[in-house]
Amino acid sequence: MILQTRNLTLQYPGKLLCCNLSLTIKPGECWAILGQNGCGKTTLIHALGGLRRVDSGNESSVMIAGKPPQTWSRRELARNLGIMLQEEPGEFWGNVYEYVLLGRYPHIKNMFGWDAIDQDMTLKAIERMELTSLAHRPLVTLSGGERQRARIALLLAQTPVYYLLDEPLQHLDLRHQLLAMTLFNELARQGSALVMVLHDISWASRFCDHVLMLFDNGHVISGSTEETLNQSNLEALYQCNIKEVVVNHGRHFVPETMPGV
Ligand SMILES: Nc1ncnc2c1ncn2[C@@H]1O[C@H](COP(=O)(O)OP(=O)(O)OP(=O)(O)O)[C@@H](O)[C@H]1O
Repeated sequence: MILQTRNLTLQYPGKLLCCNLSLTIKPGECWAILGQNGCGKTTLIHALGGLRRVDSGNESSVMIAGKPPQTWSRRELARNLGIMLQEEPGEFWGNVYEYVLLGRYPHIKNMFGWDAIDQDMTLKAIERMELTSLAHRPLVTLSGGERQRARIALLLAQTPVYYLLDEPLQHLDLRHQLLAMTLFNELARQGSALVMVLHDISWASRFCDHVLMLFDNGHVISGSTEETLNQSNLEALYQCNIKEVVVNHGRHFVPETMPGV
């Protein structure tokens, strides 16, 4: 199963976000989408997930396993594609366990609802995100970071092939950023594909094997992390001076100075 874009162009009146983007994202890959605020990262995540119609002429420019996401049944799509948006539409009034259990909804096999496997996978996802002691707390009482971990746990319980994640590390402290990135890396090694919007380049450098850079004028650079993540591309992308620092064979990128300030 492959997620593909073919000549994908995204724009709002007066603003071109990307032009003729052709991408192939395969199971086992972990992609970082990088770029300045407002360059179109969220819009691209929406387009990849079928939340935004993108047709060029008679052809659809986003395909999952050869079919536009809009043509999948919602249940079948939810078994294969998990999406984390930056903001959640609406509030959930149940507890953390009930919230994470929603991830199993596309997998329900019979009219009696969730079975022991669904319940077990929910508990394991809660445990993996270190939320066991909060499982019976109303979701609305959780802190920002705890709630973000519950959102990751829901996706983990959903077990899709594709994960589209818009700023999955938002609100997380350093330990839980590491927990989340380690989990994402493990999911990719088990055959899932992950596409995530990140603002911290060091996580992209360490855990993602592919990078997509969205520039302000619709120009895009994509490819292996090894080839694309370098000082000159990043300085052009973020419009500031950046230094590369190597620690324990890992490449980190530190913002140094603002040109002209
Ligand atoms: N409905 C809309 N109508 C017009 N312009 C829009 C609309 N939605 C978004 N935009 C603009 O399109 C651009 C891309 O928005 P998008 O949310 O994809 O950016 P982003 O790269 O995710 O930004 P951030 O890093 O701040 O989250 C922004 O300049 C935004 O103001």
